[in-house]
Order: sequence, then structure tokens, then C-alpha cells
Amino acid sequence: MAETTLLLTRTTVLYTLLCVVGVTVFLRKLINSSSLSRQRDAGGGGGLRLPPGPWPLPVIGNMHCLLGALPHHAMKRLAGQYGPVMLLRLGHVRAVVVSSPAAAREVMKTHDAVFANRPMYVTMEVFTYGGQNITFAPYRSQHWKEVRRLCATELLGPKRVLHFRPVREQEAASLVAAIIIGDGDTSSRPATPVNLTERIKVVMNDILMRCAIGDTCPARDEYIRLLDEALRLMAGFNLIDLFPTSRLARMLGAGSLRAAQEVHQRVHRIMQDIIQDHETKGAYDGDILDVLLRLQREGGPDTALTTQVVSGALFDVFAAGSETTATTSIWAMSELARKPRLMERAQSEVRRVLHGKSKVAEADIQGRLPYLHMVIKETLRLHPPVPLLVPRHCDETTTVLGHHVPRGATVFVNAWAIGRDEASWPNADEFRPERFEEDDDEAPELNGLDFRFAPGGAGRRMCPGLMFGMANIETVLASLLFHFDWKLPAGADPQHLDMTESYGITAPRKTDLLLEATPFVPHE
Ligand code: HEM
Repeated sequence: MAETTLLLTRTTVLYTLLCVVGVTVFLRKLINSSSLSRQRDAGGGGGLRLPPGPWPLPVIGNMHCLLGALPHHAMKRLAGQYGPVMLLRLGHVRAVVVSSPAAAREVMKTHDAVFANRPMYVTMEVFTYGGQNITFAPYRSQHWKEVRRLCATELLGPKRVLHFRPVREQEAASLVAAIIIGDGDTSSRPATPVNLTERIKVVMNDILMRCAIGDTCPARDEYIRLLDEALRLMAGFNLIDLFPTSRLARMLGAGSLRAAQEVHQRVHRIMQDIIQDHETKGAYDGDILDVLLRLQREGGPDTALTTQVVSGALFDVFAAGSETTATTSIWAMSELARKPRLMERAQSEVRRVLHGKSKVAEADIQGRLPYLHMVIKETLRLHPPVPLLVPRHCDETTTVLGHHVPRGATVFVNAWAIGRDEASWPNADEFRPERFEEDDDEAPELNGLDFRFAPGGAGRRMCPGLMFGMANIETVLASLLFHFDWKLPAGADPQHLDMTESYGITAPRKTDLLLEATPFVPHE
């Protein structure tokens, strides 16, 4: 999901370098591109009616338009000017950004098959064994079909979500214990604020790790560290991704490519050890790796589940599952901390449902926390953890809302902009979970059918882990709300809580969320 964002500092340096180095090219291309842009405005472009967009500069195209803001923010601003289907040129990459429910529907439903592939970037190729994982696997490839089917039936479907219930409950209980112990004497005042950002990241990492490879893996900690490093390296277009055919870009970007290759090799080696460890230990714990290895054996020699596919799938489950769930939970707690009245409502719902209990058991809360469910949906609307979804590749020139999206273009769906569109969401910037209950028939669900609300995408490439992720988020949030009262440290005004987003693979908080926790002692 990393390539949906841009390394702006790097592009600034790149911009300066390229402008200096390529002054002559710049002038020559300026003349060419001026006439090209005029062609585009006049409906030209080889007979194509290309989407409107800002004037591209030679070499860097429209990269300068994204400087100084997070890409999804800058793209929303530009869409206000150029419309819901907009053409940008990012280096050599032709990007089409769609920013309205109608345009998103055309991409992810009407023409879903045309847009069901992913663009393949050089850095991504390294980490995905050339597309041998799930997220970047070529659409229609045998292994993508097989792992997608397995995601639904064996790996992330309802049966598996239920199977991992004890893992979620135990990890959420450990989180609660860690907060109590970490706080030391919570009766003393002022209490030490809890760093909820750190705590939530740890619990989501641990849940995903235990589900993916079990809890007995010796290389587990190193694997987590390397995955973090891999995600950091994938976080953005590198020079070679933006200028894949440029020798200069290859030269300047060689360092990050080398770093990616090194990290990948280490991840690969650890993965081989983990697989071997699972194979030799014999015991079947039912973690995702166990299931994949069983299916690999049962599938015989012709199975699409090669060892690389197994490693790639595992990498995806962890990379796609951990950050998304942590980011959503942290934003939910931030929004509730900013609105104590809503926090109180969510809390009293949890405490009413768990009245007489001393801990959170999923059997007690399942389907019984409608307000918390709305809080999570409202959080996903305002803070979709993958704001530009995962990019799609346009396989053949296709019309979207009357504009030709050219073959080969990279297509971004700006879910962040769509979730804040006043036409669909009155007072769109306000956090108001109740909007999801106002009219039950109309309230969008997380099923990829309502394009006003698609934080997990839609269509053939829709996220297969949403139910899995929602279960993790709900159990962790219910535990935090049941066991503690929360407020901002030192009596700070909730309205002043910093809600700035930061650049990252997902769109996390810029600053850590620090809240004071007062333990709640449930009545027996
Ligand atoms: C709040 C939670 C989550 C959100 C918001 C989310 C969001 C997304 C999005 C936007 C996509 C791209 C969809 C598209 O192109 O239409 C995606 C794909 C994917 N997600 Fe999630 N995700 C979440 C949780 C998870 C979890 C927990 C897992 C696994 C344990 C997971 C595994 C995947 C995989 C494997 C793909 C690639 C599917 C493909 O390309 O065929 N996700 N997710």
C-alpha cells in the first residue's frame, strides 16, 4: 500500500537536481509539452478526451503540485479545481485520480475487470517476488486466483476470524495489563499519560503475528523489525519508480533499491527458517502459515502455492493487516478523546453490555455494540487508513465519466476525499457516528457496494481482510473503553488535541496519542 504516497522530501531534492542537470532538456521539452497540453485541453492526445489536470512541467510533470501537503490532501484540492476524474503526470507515471462516488463506481464496479491489475514499481517488484504476493499479483494469474479464494475460505473468512478469537481476547487482556502495570501506581495523581499510539501498535502487531505464524517462532522479533523497515522503504515512489526508463534516476536511486534488496533477502531468509521450523515441528497450531503449508502439501506439485507465494501471502497479511487496524483504532480513540460526550456514550454501551463481567469476551459483545460499530465506521470515513486505496492499473483505454483513461495509466481512488465530500456527507469534517444510524436503509455498510464509503476498496481487488480487521479493532477498543476512563493529560482542552496526519504508508497521527487512564473497576 506504500506506493500510494509520495516521499516529498526526496522529490524536492529530485526536483532541484533534475532541474539543474537537465536545463537544456527542460527548455526543449517545455516547447513540446506546451503543445501537448494544449492538445489535451482541446480534447486531443491521439484522439483521446483525456481528463483535465494541471499543466505538467517537463520532466517532473505535476509533482510540484503535490509538494507541501500530504498527497491525498493535495489531490483533493486539485480535484476541486479539475473535477472528479483528473490526470496528473508524476515523473514518467501517468496518474488518473478519481475523487467522487460516481467515478469510483466506474473504476471499481462498471469497469472493474479493466482496472483489476496493479501497477508494478521497481521497489515493489523486489519485495513481492515480482508480484508473487497477493496485493501486487497480476489479476488473472493462477496464484492470485488461488490465494484470493483461500483468503475467503481458509485464511481470513468468518471461520478463521472465529478461530482466532482467543488470540484477540488474550492480546487485548495483555494490553489492559500492560497499561495498568505501565502506569505504576494509578491512584497517584497526576497519572502518567499512556502512550496509546505505542500500545495499540504493539497489540495489533502481536495479534497479527500470532495469527500469521504462531507465537513460538524464534525469529519473530527480527521479522517484525524487518517488516517495519520494508514498509518504510516501500513508503513512496522512489526515483526509479517515477522514472523507470531514466538512467539518471536509476543511478540516483540505486541506494534505496540496494537497501530494498538487502532487506528483502533478509526477510526471505527468515521466512525460509520460519517455514522450515513449521514443517519440522510437526504440530499443527492452525496459524495462517500452518494452513498455507497444509494446502501446499495437499495441492500436489502443480499447486500455484509455491514457497514464494506462501512467503508473499504471509508478508501481505502482516503488512496489510497490522498498520491498517492500528491506525484506525488510534484515530477512533483520538476522535473520542476530542468529544467526551461520544466517549461516554461508547463507554456506557460497552459497560452496560458487559455488566457483571470482569473482562471482555467476544461472545459477550458480538453484535451487541452498535454504537461502537458506528464509531469505527465513522473513523474509517474520516480517516481511511489507506487514503488512496491501493493503485490500480488501466489495462485498456476506458471511459470514466466521459473522460478517456488511457491504457497504462495508474489509477488512484481518493477514498479520503470521497469520505469528506459534502455532497454525500453534510458537515463532512465533523466526527458524528450517529450519521450511520440516521436512516438504516441508507447507511452505507463496509461491503464495497456503496461508493460513498469504500475504505477497503471494492470489486475484484477489494480488501479480503476487512472482517478480520474489524474484529481486531472492535475487541481492542471495547477493552480500552471497558477497563479505563480516558482524558487528555493535565486537563488539556479536548478541542485542542492535535489531529494532524502524517506522511506514512497509512495516514497515521503525526504525534503520539497520549491519554490519562483511570482504571474502571467493574461491579461484580
Ligand atoms: C481497517 C482495516 C483494513 C482496511 C481499511 C484495509 C484496506 C485495504 C484496501 C483499501 C485495499 C485495496 C483494495 C482495492 O484495491 O480495492 C486492501 C487490500 C488488501 N488487504 Fe486490506 N485493509 C484492512 C485490513 C486488512 C487485514 C486485517 C488484512 C489481512 C489480515 C488485509 C489484507 C489485504 C490484502 C491481502 C489485500 C490485497 C487484495 C488484492 O489485491 O487482491 N487487510 N486493504
